[in-house]
This record gives sequence, structure tokens and C-alpha cells, in this order.
Amino acid sequence: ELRAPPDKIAIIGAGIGGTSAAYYLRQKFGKDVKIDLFERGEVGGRLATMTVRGQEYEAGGSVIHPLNLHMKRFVKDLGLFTIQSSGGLMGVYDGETLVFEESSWFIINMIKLIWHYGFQSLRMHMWVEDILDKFMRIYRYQSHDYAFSSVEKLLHSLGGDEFLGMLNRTLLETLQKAGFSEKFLSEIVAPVMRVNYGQSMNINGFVGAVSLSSADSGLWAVEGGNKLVCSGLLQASKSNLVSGSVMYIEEKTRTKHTGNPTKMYEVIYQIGSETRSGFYDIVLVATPLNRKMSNITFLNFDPPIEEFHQYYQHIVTTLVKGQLNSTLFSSRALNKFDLSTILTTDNSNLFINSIGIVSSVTESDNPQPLTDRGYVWKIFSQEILTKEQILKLFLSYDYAVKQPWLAYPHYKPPEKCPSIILHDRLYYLNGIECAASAMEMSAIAAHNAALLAYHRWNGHTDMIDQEDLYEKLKTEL
Ligand SMILES: Cc1cc2nc3c(=O)[nH]c(=O)nc-3n(C[C@H](O)[C@H](O)[C@H](O)COP(=O)(O)OP(=O)(O)OC[C@H]3O[C@@H](n4cnc5c(N)ncnc54)[C@H](O)[C@@H]3O)c2cc1C
Ligand SMILES: CC(C)=CCC/C(C)=C/CC/C(C)=C/CSC[C@H](N)C(=O)O
Repeated sequence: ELRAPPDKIAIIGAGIGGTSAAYYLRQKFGKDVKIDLFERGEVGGRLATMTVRGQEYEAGGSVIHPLNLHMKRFVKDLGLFTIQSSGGLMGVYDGETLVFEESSWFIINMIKLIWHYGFQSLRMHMWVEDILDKFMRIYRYQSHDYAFSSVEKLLHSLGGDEFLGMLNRTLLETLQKAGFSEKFLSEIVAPVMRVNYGQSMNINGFVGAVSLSSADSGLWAVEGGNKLVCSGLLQASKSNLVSGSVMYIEEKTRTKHTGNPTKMYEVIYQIGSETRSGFYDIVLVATPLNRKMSNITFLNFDPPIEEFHQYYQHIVTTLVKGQLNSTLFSSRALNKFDLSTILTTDNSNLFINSIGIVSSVTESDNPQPLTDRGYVWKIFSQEILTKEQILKLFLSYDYAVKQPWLAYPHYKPPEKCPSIILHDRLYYLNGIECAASAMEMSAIAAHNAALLAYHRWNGHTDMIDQEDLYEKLKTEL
């Protein structure tokens, strides 16, 4: 039996988490509920583009895994188009020399990998595939409308104690225990962690596996920019965008049109210099909760809502159109240098995490040099690059733009993930980033929170935190 739907729902943050939450809440609660989506910056959040010479390039979340089924579904439902990520040749630089270089010949590549690392690359692939297999169970659970009240319970339902245990150990510990060699770890695994999460192998095992899955083939992006998914979902969900900054959320008792006193949440926000507020039955917070990133204060909650102090990693994306100084990395001149991505090993003397050629959000594949003066390169670094550093990397350049981010959590296992249920009808999505930060993870958290809010509203406790779901759904078929 269903209760009358809520009158008003607030979502704070219009990134992929907030906009997909709006989409799923509309699906569950129907057309009559009013959904307000608060955004203080741009719709898209960490999905954003930067412009170089009139062309747009992904500056934040850029690549999507072929098995990220929510993102795939959004693109289809919204009538958007995809672009395959071009997979040029990759090399690994240790500060002195290229310790590994891919070859354009498949067979030579295989021989090189086996020569350098034995069969570890294949074993690693199998390790990631096994985790991904279990991870895919979430789509089955969500398609049957099951929800979880904590990130830990969600992960446990995917693969039991072992799966959940990945949050408590570093990737390094996990892979050392599995017998991977120091050479393979430092020359292949560490560079992948640096390009993806700007961190070392001391991140948790689960985010490590997510990061390694980005080495799979078939990665893609959305034509026109990944942020188009957010604006598309916003529109499809028929939500109302409020361009303001939420400052406070307070629980208050209000008399509704029915005449009954009801507990509601007052959302107090600022538009320019003006302060306004609105009352809501349900609130979803879809932004990391910390002072630097969202600065939201919870007033008069009993018991009080804990302060979150998750530290987010500072990363800078720099785009440069120029001619690479290939001699910095190898003795070969530019016309003999065929690498399009250079990753780096964990070496504190290096001032970049990675550098690679990128395509614009409208180019289908194989980026072309913009003019005779070079490709557009994307550099990830911990700090903003100085002019001298850019001049070291490029023989000549004529354009550079930078975007600093508080990009993803600084992972430090054991991870204790923040609660999803902050209060009776107040939900928090971004706690899932403690397991791994990626577009698909935010979409999964959004679907889960929408289902959780719906079942709790209607008292469907049997749809929440069901044990042994995998077995139950197997026999249901
Ligand atoms: C450089 C970089 C590269 C990445 N690459 C990839 C990748 O290749 N693939 C991948 O899957 N993921 C990638 N990610 C991660 C991915 O981008 C994020 O996990 C995802 O976009 C997070 O989405 P979100 O909606 O949860 O949060 P956000 O996108 O951060 O959205 C939160 C929104 O809330 C708004 N907000 C905050 N506080 C308030 C307030 N008080 N009032 C109103 N609004 C507020 C913010 O302005 C923001 O728009 C990358 C991230 C970065 C930074
Ligand atoms: C969630 C699952 C199962 C898979 C996601 C895999 C994936 C695409 C991970 C990438 C995560 C990430 C934070 C990448 C940052 S850098 C991306 C890219 N190399 C770039 O150059 O921008």
C-alpha cells in the first residue's frame, strides 16, 4: 500500500549525483511531487569542460567504462551520442627514463609485457574482472528496486566480507599479498593510480580496482561533453533548478494544508545577497559535505548531525596546445616520438602526474593537431604549473588553461563511510566516494538514495538491506 507522495523534495547539488537522483525520484514518486534542485555553480559540478581555441575539452570526469550501465542508460534515454576514447600509445616515465613503452603492434606489446613483468599483467586483468563481475550485481538489485541504508551494506551485498574488506586494506597490501612484484607495482600499477586519483598505492583496494578498470578497452565519453547528461537529466526529471547556495538545513514542525502538524526540513539558501528558504518533506544532499566544498550547516537536529571532515585531494588539470619537448622523456626527437600518454611513477621530484593528448568533446577519435603547432595536451599535477614548468614540457606552446579541483577523497584505509541516512528523511549521497569516486558511483548512490527514500516513505522495510540478495534473485529467475 502506498502513502500519498511527498509534496516537495529538495536536492542539493546538480552534478551527476544530484541530477540522476532527480531522475530516479521522479520515476519512483511520480509526476505530482515538486522537486527543487539547488546548485550554486554550474550544472554538471565535477563534469565540466574547458575551452582551447574555441574547442571544448573535458576538464573533470572524462572517461566512462563500457560496463557503467547507469551512464549508458542515461545517454540512451536522453538521446545523446557517445565518443570512443582514443587509446594512443602509453609510456611510463620515472623521472629519468621511460621504464615502459607500449608498441602499436599487439603481439610486440604482449611480448614486451611478458618480457618485463611475466604474466602479471594478465593476472591483474583477471583480478579486476573478478571484482567488476561482483560489482555488476548492483544493477540487478536496483532493477528489482532493492535499496541499502549504508555504503558498507551495499558493498557487502555485492561480494560479502571479502569485498567489503577491500575498504580496510591498501591496494599495495592487497596486491603484495596476491604476489605481484615490486617492479610491476611501481612501473604499472602506481602510475595508473597517479593519473586517475593523483595518489599512491596506499588508496583502498576497491578504488584501486576501479582505477585499474580504466585500463580496459572500450572507454567512452558523451559527445558534446559528459555534463550534457546532467542538464539532460535535470530536464527529463522536470525538476526546478534553483541557482543558489544552500547554507543551512533545519528541522521544523509545520502545519500542512491538511491541517496536520508535520516535521519538515527548512532549506535556507542564498541567491546573490538575498537569503531565502523553502520547506521540504525529503532532502537529498548530493555534494561532498565538508566546509571547503559545500559549507552546509545542520541546525537544531536532535541528535545532532555529525560534522564531516573528509579531505579531498587537490588536483590541477592543465590544457596546453603545443609541441611536446619529447627529449625530456626520451632521447628521441618529436617526429620519432609516438607516445600519446605519459604516466609517471611515484617520484617526489616529478612535478606532473601524467600528460596526454586529448580530443575535443566533438572529435570522434584520433585527435588532430589544431594547426601546425601541435596537439592539445592534458596534464594532471598536484600544484598549479608555473610558466617555467610548462616551458620545460613544451618546445613551444600558444595556449594554456588550468582548472584546480578538490577532485576526489584522499583515500586512507581503513575507510569508514559516512551514513546515507543523516536523519529521518534526510539522505547523503556522496558518502559512496569513500569507496570510490567516479561518475557511475554517484549514479549508483543516487538510484539507491531514491529507492531508499521511496521505501522509507512508504514503510517498505522488506526492500531495504535484504541479506543474501544475490542468492534470492538467482532462485527467483
Ligand atoms: C579531474 C577529475 C577527473 C575525473 N575523471 C573521472 C573519469 O574519467 N571518470 C569518472 O567516472 N569519474 C571521474 N572523476 C570523478 C567524477 O567526476 C566525480 O566522481 C563525479 O562527477 C561526482 O559527481 P557528484 O554529482 O557526486 O558531485 P559533484 O559533481 O561535485 O556535484 C556537487 C554539486 O553540488 C554543488 N554544491 C556544493 N555545495 C553546494 C551548496 N551549498 N549549495 C548548492 N550547491 C552546492 C557543487 O557546485 C556541485 O555542482 C574525475 C574527477 C575529477 C575532478
Ligand atoms: C565505477 C567503475 C566500475 C568503473 C569506472 C572506471 C573509470 C572510468 C575510472 C576512472 C576514474 C577516474 C577518477 C579517472 C580520472 S582521470 C581519467 C582520464 N585518464 C583523464 O585523462 O581524464
